[in-house]
Amino acid sequence: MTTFYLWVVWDLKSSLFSIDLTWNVGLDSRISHTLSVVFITVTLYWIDRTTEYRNRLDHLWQIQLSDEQTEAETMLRVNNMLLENILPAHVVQVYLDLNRPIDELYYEKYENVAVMFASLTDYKLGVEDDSDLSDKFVLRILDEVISDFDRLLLTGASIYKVEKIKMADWTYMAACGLDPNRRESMDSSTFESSADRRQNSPYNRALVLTMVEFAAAMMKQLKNFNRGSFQSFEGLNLRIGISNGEVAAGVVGSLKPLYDIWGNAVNMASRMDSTGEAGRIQVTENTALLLDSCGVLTLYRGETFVKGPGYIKTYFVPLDENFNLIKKEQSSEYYNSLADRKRYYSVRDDSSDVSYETAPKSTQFTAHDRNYFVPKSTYNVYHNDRYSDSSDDETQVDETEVHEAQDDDTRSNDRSVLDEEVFEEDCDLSDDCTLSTITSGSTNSSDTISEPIVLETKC
Ligand SMILES: Nc1ncnc2c1ncn2[C@@H]1O[C@H](COP(=O)(O)OP(=O)(O)OP(=O)(O)O)[C@@H](O)[C@H]1O
Repeated sequence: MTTFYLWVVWDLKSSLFSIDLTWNVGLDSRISHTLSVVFITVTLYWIDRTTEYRNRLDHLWQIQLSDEQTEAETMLRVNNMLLENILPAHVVQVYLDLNRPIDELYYEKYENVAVMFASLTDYKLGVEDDSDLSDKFVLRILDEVISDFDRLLLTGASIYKVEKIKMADWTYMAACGLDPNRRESMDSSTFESSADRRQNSPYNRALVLTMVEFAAAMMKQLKNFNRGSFQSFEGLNLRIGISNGEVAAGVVGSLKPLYDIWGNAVNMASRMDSTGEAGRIQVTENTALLLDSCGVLTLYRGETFVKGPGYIKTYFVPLDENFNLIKKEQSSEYYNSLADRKRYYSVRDDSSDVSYETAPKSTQFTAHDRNYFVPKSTYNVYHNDRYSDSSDDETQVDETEVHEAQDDDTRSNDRSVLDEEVFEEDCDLSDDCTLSTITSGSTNSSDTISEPIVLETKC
């Protein structure tokens, strides 16, 4: 193009460039014009090359930047994931806040939290002579079981999250209600006093129910594990204790932070576990009363000695053969279905004239005509190849076996054992007296537990 233009300037239109004396002093105008054109061309070319170079550089920087951004996001996600594994999600957000002073203490106080201690029992895992192998074996079993329990934390339909606190030895500690943003819904019409409202609120009932549901799901999960396990160890069992009440929570340690909870509810949950029975969920009276308000059957165990407060009333939360909670009105059917019903303590259903006892209505709470209940576990119990040989038909719990094993448990501090022995002696339980007492209040067998009810709308 430039060459053509110069050809025009020098050959075709040379006369046009011969008369200008002003601009081209001492220089042939064609030469000066040519120089101008060449200069402009070179300048434009240089600008073009520079722009292209810059564009290319920008493009490369953008690629590099997006790679670095992706890497940073991945690292952030990994960091969050690691942090969330050791701290609850809402605490992680506090710790990720860069403006937060490093040495600031993190502390929370809750009016009501449901706390669970679940201890693995009956483990006879020392199958190897070599202690190293044995240790590895124990670790593998523990890892598999605890991983299965951890998976349960991610399932469940309740809006209230169950938070794993820690593993201590063979005990799994979890809590429900550790949410600083929680808001209690007030349906004050059903409560006589503000104390009642605080204790027996829908929110508190939902927390306790979620925790007990989680405990039941753990038991089901462990049963699946035991059945699917081809290892040469005798099946594991779970002994679960649950309580609820005021709890303080906080993070201890800055380099290796640990979120932990303290308070009477925690101590009592631990005691409910340590004084409980393998294969059963033991709860304190206040927890039993909340469950009772939800329409869940609880069984009065008796007065159990607990270090500190002394003898206190404790309750078992029975489960059906599919590890679901049992409705209060289904109690008769439940007892009829038990192979060794004589082991269970006296039960009274308020809605009938039967002389057995569920968690008694305490003066502390107002009786409700409504029943709040989540009948079927919403926890997604994990099945994998290990459990592929499992079938629901095999899931029938051999209650007799379980309780025979439990008979061997040392429960020297439990006065109810004495009560039970007296009960058995008096009643000589092949006798039908208990059976007739129980069945006199039997409910319609077609009234089975069926549809899952969404927790937050019911409680
Ligand atoms: N945050 C926690 N983590 C683990 N266990 C806890 C926690 N808080 C309390 N416990 C357990 O609850 C139980 C009851 O605690 P409490 O303070 O009533 O008794 P204690 O006299 O310290 O107990 P003990 O001497 O029997 O261990 C204890 O065994 C304790 O280990």
